[in-house]
Amino acid sequence: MAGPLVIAIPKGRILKEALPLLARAGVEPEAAFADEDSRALRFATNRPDIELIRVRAFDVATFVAHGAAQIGIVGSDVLMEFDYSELYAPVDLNIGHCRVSVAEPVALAASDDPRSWSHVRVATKYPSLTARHFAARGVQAECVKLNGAMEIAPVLGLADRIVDLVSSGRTLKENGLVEVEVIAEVSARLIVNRAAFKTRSAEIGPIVAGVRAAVERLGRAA
Ligand SMILES: Nc1ncnc2c1ncn2[C@@H]1O[C@H](COP(=O)(O)OP(=O)(O)OP(=O)(O)O)[C@@H](O)[C@H]1O
Ligand SMILES: O=P(O)(O)OC[C@H]1O[C@H](OP(=O)(O)OP(=O)(O)O)[C@H](O)[C@@H]1O
Repeated sequence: MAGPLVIAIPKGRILKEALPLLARAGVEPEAAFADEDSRALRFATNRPDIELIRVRAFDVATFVAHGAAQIGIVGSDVLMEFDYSELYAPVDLNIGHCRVSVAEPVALAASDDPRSWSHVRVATKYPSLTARHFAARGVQAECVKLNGAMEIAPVLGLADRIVDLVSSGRTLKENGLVEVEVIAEVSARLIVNRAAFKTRSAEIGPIVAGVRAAVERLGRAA
């Protein structure tokens, strides 16, 4: 008998939007899950057959790809970066909307034409996605991997350009940067480990269907 199904949820901004969706799909975590002071990483739910883990956004994809969790919620930015063949992403959750873009200092952009680039040095949390994007355009990209605060890299001379998430554009603006190219639109997805989807379909299928129905109901109500 397999143990409980494990659903991996990212800490941070997607968490708040994801919980109402899960609740509408009939999965509600114990109170400690929403307590930011709690140091626990693994939580029971109202369903004895389902537990939740709270991990970093990038690690959600890794846990699910390796089958340590069977289901997860993750931004499509993370899926594009890892490109794991073990992951199936059956539901666009219509939350966590933003875009992954190339940005550069306002002064550089004034006289720059992205179509003329042959080589770029880019600070990013997404080196794989960035290299693929530029390779497809015939541009050689040298990536400097950072884990956050990419926006300060250009002014400090670490890289001329950045590839990062943009939503309102406020972070770019406050750091003297401007968006020059959109690489992809981003939203959060429900992901499932492909092998588990086959071997535990009786348990996973209804959860996927429940989340899909919750997204559709919320979309109609909006
Ligand atoms: N400004 C934004 N607007 C909307 N969605 C966003 C925004 N920034 C990030 N996201 C989405 O939320 C996900 C998690 O981002 P968040 O900033 O909460 O985590 P993080 O700080 O990158 O994670 P960690 O601290 O684990 O490295 C991203 O992968 C993306 O899909
Ligand atoms: O266009 P905006 O609305 O300003 O949003 C963009 C910012 O949001 C994300 O960072 P977040 O706030 O999640 O902080 P982080 O650096 O910890 O990822 C992203 O990395 C940008 O820095």
